[in-house]
Amino acid sequence: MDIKQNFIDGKWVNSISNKTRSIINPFNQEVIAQVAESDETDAQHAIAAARKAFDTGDWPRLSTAERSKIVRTIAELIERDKEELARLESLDTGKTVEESRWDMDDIAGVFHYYADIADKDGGEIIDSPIPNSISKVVKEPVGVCGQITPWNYPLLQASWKLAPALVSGNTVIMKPSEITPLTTVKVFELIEEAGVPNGVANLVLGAGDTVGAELSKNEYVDLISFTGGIETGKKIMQSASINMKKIALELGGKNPNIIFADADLETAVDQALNAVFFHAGQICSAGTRILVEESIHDMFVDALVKRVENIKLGSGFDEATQMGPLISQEHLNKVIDYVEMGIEEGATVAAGAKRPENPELLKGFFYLPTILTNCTTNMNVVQNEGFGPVITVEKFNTEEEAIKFANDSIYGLSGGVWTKDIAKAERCVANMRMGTVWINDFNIYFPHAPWGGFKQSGNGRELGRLGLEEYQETKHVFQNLNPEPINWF
Ligand SMILES: NC(=O)c1ccc[n+]([C@@H]2O[C@H](COP(=O)([O-])OP(=O)(O)OC[C@H]3O[C@@H](n4cnc5c(N)ncnc54)[C@H](O)[C@@H]3O)[C@@H](O)[C@H]2O)c1
Ligand SMILES: C[N+](C)(C)CC=O
Repeated sequence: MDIKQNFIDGKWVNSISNKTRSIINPFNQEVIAQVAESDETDAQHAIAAARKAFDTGDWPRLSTAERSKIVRTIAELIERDKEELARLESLDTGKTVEESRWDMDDIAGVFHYYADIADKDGGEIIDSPIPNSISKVVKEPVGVCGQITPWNYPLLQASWKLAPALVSGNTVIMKPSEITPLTTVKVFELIEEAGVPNGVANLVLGAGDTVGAELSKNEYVDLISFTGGIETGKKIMQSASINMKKIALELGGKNPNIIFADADLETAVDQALNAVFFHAGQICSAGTRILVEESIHDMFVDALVKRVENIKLGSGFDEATQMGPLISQEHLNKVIDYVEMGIEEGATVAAGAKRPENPELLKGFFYLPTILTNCTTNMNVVQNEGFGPVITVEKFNTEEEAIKFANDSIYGLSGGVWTKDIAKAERCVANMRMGTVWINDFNIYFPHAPWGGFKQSGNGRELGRLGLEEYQETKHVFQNLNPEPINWF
């Protein structure tokens, strides 16, 4: 089996230690690849290459239009290789190939979007209060960017970082999750094919506490962009303070989905399932916290349970499959413990709460779609992110109560409101402390709109114009057109 290597300074190389890691298919635990297992020294080599490319190379000095052309080529190459990338993503993550195909369309769309918008903002002329002067604001790249991604949407999260960073003239070191690096490796082949100069885009494969920690603390890195869990985010924030790196953190969520009695209930039930069970609930913005108006609670739960029992689990490569496995044994154990905790706290199992018995699924890390009722806001199972196919259901009686419960969380990533009363929906939205709120929908994201969290769900934004600005410094340039001595001293 070939070893998937690091890409440093335009060359594919083994880790210096020559160590490798096996990548496991979560559907059957088979080894699907061997990848380089790098450490701090490999990261330092990549940082040195990125530093040199930024400080002395052409990339930051090209016109934005020239960089946009190359970024657009990356988008086109992703479109060309969409099917290969989608199948690789499913092999690595266990998600259905159909979901992976949607991801690949989104990913190509992100590269297209940033290629399209990057040269549309050439800065700003300020109306200077000082006579005979010119005052202007220009945007420049930040410098060397460390980028760290999670295992659940490996290439999608990488694209949200790579496309804006590259188009605005930065150089990067990408560290994908050590569990699911395969599509990121493939996209670095496409980055090479597109003609990105040596040292501009570097890839280092390895663990978080070695490669990731080095990127976070190294003084030659100017910005760190991280997507992952809160506890890791806190460590990165601390390390980044060493040289006052800019930081962008996209962290977890326990996202409320508020269902009022006057909602279109057939659609609300259907979408509440989509909001959670895509990718087995391993989505930062999964609507795993259902808040339902008491008058429709029993009917709503019954409708959910009936649908949940029919969800077809299986291989992501089987067209009939609706939900794949969890990512790893370690993560499966966490989800099992999370549900046990909920039951011990007094939640009632309305569906699932165990592994499937189908012998064909026993080798995979499967867990049944689960619904826990009789939950209350103070329970750990409601407050903590489970990151699995598990819904907790709470009741509310008034609009005020719904908002109060929804906001009672350390998280603030996303939420949804279902009602036909648009004034009520807007009142809720205005009071919900989350980076994204959907009205009569859930889990919608696209390149044009910003994505990010309030509270402990993170800081900074990805996607949209704000996602580009994360990778730009702002410089004020003042020019005196009539310099004369002041004669103060
Ligand atoms: N807000 C978002 O947009 C978003 C999107 C996807 C996932 N997430 C969150 O990601 C989490 C799941 O992903 P995960 O389990 O891969 O998260 P994680 O925090 O364990 O790991 C994320 C990445 O950080 C690296 N890492 C681990 N320790 C590190 C350290 N000390 N220093 C630097 N890097 C380190 C890992 O190797 C991995 O590449 C969930 O909480 C989920 O909500 C958030
Ligand atoms: C940001 N998103 C929704 C694509 C993936 C979160 O895990």
